[in-house]
This record gives sequence, C-alpha cells and structure tokens, in this order.
Amino acid sequence: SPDSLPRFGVPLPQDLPNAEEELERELDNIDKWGMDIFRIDMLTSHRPLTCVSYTLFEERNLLKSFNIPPKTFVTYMLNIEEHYNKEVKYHNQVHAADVTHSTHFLLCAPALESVFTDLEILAALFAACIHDVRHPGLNNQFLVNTNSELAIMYNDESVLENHSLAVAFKLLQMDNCNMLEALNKKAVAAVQKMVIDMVLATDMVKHMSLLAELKTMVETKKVAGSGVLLLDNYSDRIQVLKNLLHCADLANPAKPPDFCQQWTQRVMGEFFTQGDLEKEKKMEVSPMMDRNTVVVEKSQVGFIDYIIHPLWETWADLVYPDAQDILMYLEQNREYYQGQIRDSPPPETAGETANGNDKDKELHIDLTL
Ligand SMILES: COc1ccccc1COc1cc(C2=NN(C3CCCCCC3)C(=O)C2(C)C)ccc1OC
Ligand SMILES: [Zn+2]
Repeated sequence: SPDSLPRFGVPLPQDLPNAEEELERELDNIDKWGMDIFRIDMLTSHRPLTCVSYTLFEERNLLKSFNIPPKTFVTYMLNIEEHYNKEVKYHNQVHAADVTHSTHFLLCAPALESVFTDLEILAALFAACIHDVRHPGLNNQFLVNTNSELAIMYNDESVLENHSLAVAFKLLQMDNCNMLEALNKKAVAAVQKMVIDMVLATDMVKHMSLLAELKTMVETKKVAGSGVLLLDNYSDRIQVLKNLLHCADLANPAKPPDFCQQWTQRVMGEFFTQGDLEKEKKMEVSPMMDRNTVVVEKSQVGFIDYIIHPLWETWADLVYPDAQDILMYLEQNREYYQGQIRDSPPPETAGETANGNDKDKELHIDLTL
C-alpha cells in the first residue's frame, strides 16, 4: 500500500538501478566498525541518519519493545534529518549517522553485554541521532563572541548542545512525530533526562573532567563474574553512557584511514569557513581555523596525542579487550599524519626532538578546553 514504508525507511535514488541491493550490502556491515557511512549517504540520497537509525532500531527490536509505530519513527527521524544543515561541511546528517552507528558498535562490546536496559540503549541511540541537530557550522565560542541570539538564550553555557536538545524535543510534538508516545510518563522522563545528560556531555569544554572521571572509574572498575562491567547506580551508568557517546563523537581518527581522511577534509572545510567569517568580521581568528596558518597534519597529530588517544586508551581499558582494533586504527592514523608532516623529525630520542626542543612543546596546540 502507498503509505507502507520503504524497506530501509527512505526512498532510494531513481537514477541508481541497483541502489537497493547496494544499500543492503552496505547495511550488512552495520555491526562492523568499518561500515561505509559515506556510501550509505550517497545511496540514500543524503538521508543516512534515517536509514541507519531505522535499521538499528529494527535490528535491536526497539520499535516493538516500546510500541513505536515504524511510520512515526521514520517521520520523526526524517524531520530531524531535515533539521541538520546540509550546507555545513562536517556537523551535518552524515556526522549524526556516523556517531549513531559508532554508538551502536560501542554498545555491542562484550564487556557491556546485558549491562544496559533497552530503555538506556534507546536513549543512547536517540541522543546520538539528535546530538548536533541545527548545528550552524560555527562553534560555541564564536556564538558567544558575536553575542548571538542562541548564546543569549542559553547564557553562554553549552549553547549548541542546549539548542540541539531543545529542537529535538520540540520536534517530537509535531504531527505524527512523537515516537515516545507509547512510553509511560516515567519512562519518557527517564529517557529525556539521560538524553539531556549525554548530549550536554558532548560539549568539548567538558572533555577533561569527563576523561578524569572515566579514569577513576577504570581504576576502581567493578566486574561481574561473567566479566561484564558492574554498574549499580545511575551516576555510574550515565557516566559510561556519556563517555560512550563522547567516544563515538570523537571516533574519526580511530576509523579506517580513508574514512579518517574524509572526516579531516570535512572538518577543515567547516573550520576554515568559520575562520574566514571571523576574518571578515574583523574578529580575532581562532588559531585552529585560520586557513593561512593551520598545518592539517600537525593539527591531527596534536588532536590525537592530546585528546583522542588519552580518551580511547581509557575507554579501551574500561572494556578491555574489546576496543583493541579501534586503538590500532588510531595509532595507524597517527603514524600516517606524523609521516605527512614535511621535514618530519627523525625518530626522536627520549623526550627530545632533533633540534633539542622539548617534545611536548613541539606539538603545542592551545586547546580551548
Ligand atoms: C585540535 O584539532 C584540530 C584543530 C583544527 C583542525 C583539525 C583538528 C583535528 O581534527 C579534528 C578536530 C575535530 C574537533 N576539534 N574540536 C576542537 C577544536 C579546537 C581545539 C580544542 C578542542 C577540539 C572539536 O570540537 C571537534 C570535535 C569538532 C573533529 C574532527 C577532527 O578531525 C577529523
Ligand atoms: Zn558531534
């Protein structure tokens, strides 16, 4: 019947004769870290988020478990996907689909088997889907510095993260979009609280405190007899979910090299666009966003050494040995970028570089954390 849903939730491009079987082949990798989200974006006429989230909710039987009408789920997700900004080069629906897929993969870790309830899994996937909706391709600092409407609305505090949450929950109230309508009030409140806690934790200013808490949790890790993590209170459970989404959000350098390099091109495109706008507005240009001074390869090495590797190394300890392959990709990508740095120093002696500078200073990046 005409109002029945397409097989993957989204209409496929008419000009691609075997799009459906190609898409089915890509989605066969949905439980693998190396799933090609860029190909899924192409095969779904740029609706990867609706396609991936629909596939994941079906695979995890979440639609039946929570009596979510498939039509309502797809209508809401298409609406969310429409509210990601296609002109934004990085923080668009492809990033959201990628983070949702990575969140699914991290939830599949054997160390987390049967740890989280279906309600918590629904909240984590929902949070990943919506976490950057309506992102303008400009960061919080820019919105604060320009006294934007959004910064005033949210008193300069996690401006983009608050905005994405508000938009996502507002869209739930639109016609035939309330995918949580069958949940009782208590369950809806629980999901909303978890989603808010997780999305607010994706603000990079929270990174260092989040990582410090994760390190403490690893040091005091409690494991059940079966080897799975023992999380017996909301605070511990939400802390793992916050870090899980944060890891999924910061997974680009831990993906297969060609995907990592595509994400790098996208983020540079977005950052340089902001840098150009700052220049145009006679503002001080953010150091990481000045196309005339940024050395992409050095930014990647610094980003991996100061932010990504410390986070993923700690996550890998928490779920040991489940994230070892991910760590391998991360170290492989770091070596690739290090090798791309022109006149890169010869293999260094302990702590020193060729010209005697202290190693840490050489990779100095002023982290606005
Ligand atoms: C410090 O790294 C960079 C600087 C300039 C160009 C590129 C990089 C490295 O490549 C990436 C960076 C990010 C991000 N970096 N940051 C900020 C940037 C400012 C510095 C302080 C904190 C981190 C973000 O919020 C996100 C998560 C969007 C995301 C994907 C990247 O590569 C695929
Ligand atoms: Zn994000």
